[in-house]
Amino acid sequence: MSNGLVSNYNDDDAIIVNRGNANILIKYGDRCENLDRCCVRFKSLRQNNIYTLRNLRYIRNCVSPLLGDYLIACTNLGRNVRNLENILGEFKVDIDSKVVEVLEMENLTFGMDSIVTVDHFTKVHRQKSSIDGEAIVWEFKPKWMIRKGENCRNCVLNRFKGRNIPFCYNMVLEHPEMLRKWLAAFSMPPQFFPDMETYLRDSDNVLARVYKTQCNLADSLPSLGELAGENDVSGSLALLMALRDVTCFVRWDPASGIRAKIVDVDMKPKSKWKQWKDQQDVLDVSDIRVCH
Ligand SMILES: O=P(O)(O)O[C@@H]1[C@@H](OP(=O)(O)O)[C@H](OP(=O)(O)O)[C@H](O)[C@H](OP(=O)(O)O)[C@H]1OP(=O)(O)O
Ligand SMILES: Nc1ncnc2c1ncn2[C@@H]1O[C@H](COP(=O)(O)OP(=O)(O)OP(=O)(O)O)[C@@H](O)[C@H]1O
Repeated sequence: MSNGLVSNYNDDDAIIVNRGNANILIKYGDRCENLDRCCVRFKSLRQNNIYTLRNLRYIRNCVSPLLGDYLIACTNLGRNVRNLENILGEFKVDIDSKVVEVLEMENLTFGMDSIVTVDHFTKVHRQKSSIDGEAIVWEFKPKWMIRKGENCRNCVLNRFKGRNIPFCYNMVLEHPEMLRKWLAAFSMPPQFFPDMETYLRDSDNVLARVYKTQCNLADSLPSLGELAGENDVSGSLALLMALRDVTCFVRWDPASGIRAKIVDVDMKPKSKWKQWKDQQDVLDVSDIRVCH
């Protein structure tokens, strides 16, 4: 799928700037407008490459039609393995291919000069040095949409996982002014909040889009507690689970306004069905209730 090897970078240039459970984000030297997303999920580079290419097809065919321009654009490139072997070595990936298939994408925190972790789901990146006034990138994981009156899966799970987070993104979408309370301790620029409140009241803001897309899919699907095997995980259910685990980036910039993108829409393996079912069973028998 890549258009040939791209090898115009030096090995020393490649630097890891971020990582998740399965992927690393790499920049090259001082060029940080774009990042390479490289899969390190498997021990074999060849296997990681196969996964990356399958995942890209999945994102283009299944996810992109639902999220449109909100989905971050990515281009497949085949990097010469010599440029990345030190980094792959750190992740104990066996070098069994000459090429590393990566997804090149825009660096959504480009130009930011500091970062605050608000809690497990929320980070604030800041650019104090901007001549037009401070710019902000608000990064968050919306997690599961719940309907009004339902027990909030996000809040209940937070209690189970020992996270003391008094807010969730269902609350923020319903009452955008909650964001002020959530971020109260972080000395945000005063204009950030009224602008975000206006943005979040717009019916097609990024958070509304994620939740609306989840809602449309969830309508016709069984509960996770009813799963009895991989065959019960339909394509739509796997897609719904992917959308329940995405990350959003909202850039607020006095010079250019508000712009939002969604990342991490990876294909969820059907083999996770047992984990999903077990978690759902635990929630179903618990007497913790959090309704907004
Ligand atoms: O089930 P959840 O809600 O605990 O979600 C898992 C996430 O937990 P968190 O949102 O942090 O509470 C979890 O995030 P963390 O590793 O806890 O940061 C993963 O995103 C996991 O997906 P995967 O196994 O990496 O594909 C996520 O698993 P999936 O359920 O999305 O497959
Ligand atoms: N385009 C981007 N620009 C800036 N930062 C990014 C970008 N894409 C991802 N990140 C950051 O890198 C982190 C890890 O990336 P990503 O979520 O793609 O990895 P992952 O292995 O799929 O994560 P997870 O453990 O959630 O499955 C993200 O949580 C986010 O903070």
